[in-house]
Amino acid sequence: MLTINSLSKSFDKGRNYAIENVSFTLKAGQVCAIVGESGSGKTTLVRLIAGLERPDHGSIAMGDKIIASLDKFVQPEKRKIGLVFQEYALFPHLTIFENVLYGLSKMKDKKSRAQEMLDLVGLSEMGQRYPHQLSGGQQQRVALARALAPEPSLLILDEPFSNLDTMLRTQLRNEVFDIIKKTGVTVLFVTHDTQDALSVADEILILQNGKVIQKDVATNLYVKPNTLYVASLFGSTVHINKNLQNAFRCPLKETCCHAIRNDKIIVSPSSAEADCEYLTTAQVIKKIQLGDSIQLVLKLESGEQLTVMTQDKNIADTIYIGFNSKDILEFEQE
Ligand SMILES: Nc1ncnc2c1ncn2[C@@H]1O[C@H](COP(=O)(O)OP(=O)(O)OP(=O)(O)O)[C@@H](O)[C@H]1O
Repeated sequence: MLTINSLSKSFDKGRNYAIENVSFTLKAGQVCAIVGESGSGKTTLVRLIAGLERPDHGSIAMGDKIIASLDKFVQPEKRKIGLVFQEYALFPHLTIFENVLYGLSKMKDKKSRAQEMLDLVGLSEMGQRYPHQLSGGQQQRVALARALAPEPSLLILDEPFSNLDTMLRTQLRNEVFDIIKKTGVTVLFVTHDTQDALSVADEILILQNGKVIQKDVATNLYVKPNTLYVASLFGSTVHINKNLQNAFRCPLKETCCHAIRNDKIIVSPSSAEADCEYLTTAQVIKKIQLGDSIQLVLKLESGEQLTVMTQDKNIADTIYIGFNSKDILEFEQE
């Protein structure tokens, strides 16, 4: 449905690339989350797709039609793409109903379509109100109704829940995606929150420094992360650097980078009880009760500090920790 091919965009004549050689495809009806830290290029990528920026290289196609390339540029309003941003961007002087109606000029029965969209987002009774008379969550649902009204082929959501407090965020996110699933529209969902991405996306695309590091289903991102960065996005992870390899006496391939999930580190009161290939002693320097579990801050003989979790309430000051080779994650050197 969407095909991105070798897409690049620089804002400073090629010295730095906000998006660099990005390629991926998206199937119709899929929800793909775009995750990455601040400045990784998420917004630039979706602005290129929406037609709010022009690419320096590469192409974007929807179906078999090129919508952006070096010699082709389809105007944003002709792309059949709906947009919902962090700021709700409703017209303050128009009622909710008029806001949704806006952009439906060419549609027959546009009033009934606008009302249908307000029904869909659960705001049937609020059509005559103005944006300032609604809560943030309600305004974002209006923005969604407005984006969905012209029946877009692709819906782009760019950090739509960032302005809301945590409780409302989760509730609204679930409501919004329930609505989206009913429509079957294809979605690109920009978020810096991995929890958001894991909760609603079919696939997750990870951007780092403008490049796609991995695009995969959630389980693969956890089990087979491409890089240490991806591994640490989806679960607490310890980098097994040279010092840790020495401490655990586990020499690993020098050309690669290695890590272990914190939850794969085995904590044991004695060496006899620890069922693991690589083992060392550790001093407990801090115990923090976190609900049912205890977080231990440990210091190894080598001076390295590690944090692990345990359920064991009777932890001595010196313990054994270890892990098994099957649980080691290996990446190409970063
Ligand atoms: N209009 C612009 N002019 C100059 N530089 C820009 C422009 N837009 C983005 N950039 C730069 O491009 C890079 C990527 O920015 P972008 O906004 O796409 O990142 P992001 O991942 O969406 O970040 P955030 O999560 O903070 O919104 C950054 O270095 C940013 O400073």
